[in-house]
Amino acid sequence: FCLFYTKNKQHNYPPCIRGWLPWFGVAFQFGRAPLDFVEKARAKYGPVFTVLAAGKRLTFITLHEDFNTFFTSKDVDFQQAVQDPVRHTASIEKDSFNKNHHMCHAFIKERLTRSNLSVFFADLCDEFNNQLKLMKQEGSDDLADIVRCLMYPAVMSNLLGKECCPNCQTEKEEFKKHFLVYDEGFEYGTQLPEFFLREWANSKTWLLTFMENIIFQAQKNKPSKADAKTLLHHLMLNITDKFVSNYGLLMVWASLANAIPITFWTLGFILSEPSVYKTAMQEITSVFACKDTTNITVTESDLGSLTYIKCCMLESIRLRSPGAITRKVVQPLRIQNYIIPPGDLLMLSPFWAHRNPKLFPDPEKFIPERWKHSDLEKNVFLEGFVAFGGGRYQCPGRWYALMEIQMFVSLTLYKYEFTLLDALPKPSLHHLVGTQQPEGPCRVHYKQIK
Ligand code: HEM
Repeated sequence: FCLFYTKNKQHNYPPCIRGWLPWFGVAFQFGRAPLDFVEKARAKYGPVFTVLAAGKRLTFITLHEDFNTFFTSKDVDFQQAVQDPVRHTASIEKDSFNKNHHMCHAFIKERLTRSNLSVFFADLCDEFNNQLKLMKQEGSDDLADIVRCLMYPAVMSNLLGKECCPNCQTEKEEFKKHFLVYDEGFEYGTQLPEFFLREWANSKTWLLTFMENIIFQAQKNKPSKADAKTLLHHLMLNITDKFVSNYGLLMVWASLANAIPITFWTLGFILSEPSVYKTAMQEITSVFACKDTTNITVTESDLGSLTYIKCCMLESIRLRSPGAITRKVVQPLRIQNYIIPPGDLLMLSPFWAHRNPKLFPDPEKFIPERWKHSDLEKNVFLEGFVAFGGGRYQCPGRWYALMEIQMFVSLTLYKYEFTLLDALPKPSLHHLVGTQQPEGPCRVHYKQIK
């Protein structure tokens, strides 16, 4: 790890890792394993440093004390940081995005706020029960794939409406195939022209057509009552330009891409430690005692009692958080003793922030008990936990995400007994965008509990 870098004393900019190639910078080394690169750069160049990659200046801040500036400073901007990636990945023009983004964020936040979750609760529980009924009584499969097959249709139906989710087996498989390609290539899609990403571009087109069709269906079945409207109906009410299905695609991506890998990790971490699995099962069986295994009605109070499962979920989120979140610097910004120039993309890595041993002792270890020190009832997270971002544009789906993951994990463990056939894979360090994907397969054997 020896890359050419410069110190610009005159302006007191942070050290800049620029490599030998003008413009291209260290794009190759950085792109190969960006999370690894960031941590090595921090160890070598200090807490604030700039990476020059493919014409972009990415300035990373790594000290907890600077995070508040990242989230709240008027000198940084969320929309300007994401408008190019949004244009590349969902073909939404800048003008449309600048006009609609704030309002989109606001209505998703309003629909998915904690006090409104009861609207989704019973239906989501039914959806999970119905999907779990389709699972064989006994078998072996990849755990990540099991989670996707059960959760994609359930969550889409719950958020977008019953007629809108992939229905028959072939459509479900098609959707899953294209969504996986789209999600896997999302980060490259934000930067490279589609010409270089043929398969990814095909899947994006398939998904956009799929969204156009479900919007057409939803238009025919518009309910009159406000509380019967799905997130998709609200999207259609709010977006009046030609990009409505493009926004729909982004909304679907945001709602599946982070929460579903975290559900996999939560199950994986629980199953990989016998004492954790035992404690989790004791809690689940005591809360669901006497409930029929085929159709369990989970209540909000049940989720409130499943505190150990909640701790396991939060600990999984901590360990597998998004690689980086970003803001564009719009005015010179002081961080530590440096000035970050306008135009830089300011980067914060939740993944590495959650490995700060001062805030999270023994940071690499899965320790659900550390969450007992947070006020779980009030959903106050531990200090330094930034998995959902922060400030004005913090993740608007976070309360829904916590509800769906906790509900799914509890129901699945209550209905099926699992044995890991592979060791739990490491996270792949290839992505900065979104929560971490497993590096390899993780097969499990499952058997229905009578
Ligand atoms: C564990 C699961 C999840 C994690 C870790 C997560 C994390 C994040 C993060 C870090 C951001 C960017 C925030 C920032 O830059 O400050 C974000 C944005 C967003 N998330 Fe989530 N998210 C999760 C689940 C969900 C779910 C389930 C939904 C929807 C149902 C959702 C909807 C969104 C949307 C729409 C945005 C974009 C907001 C905007 O453009 O203003 N997320 N999420």
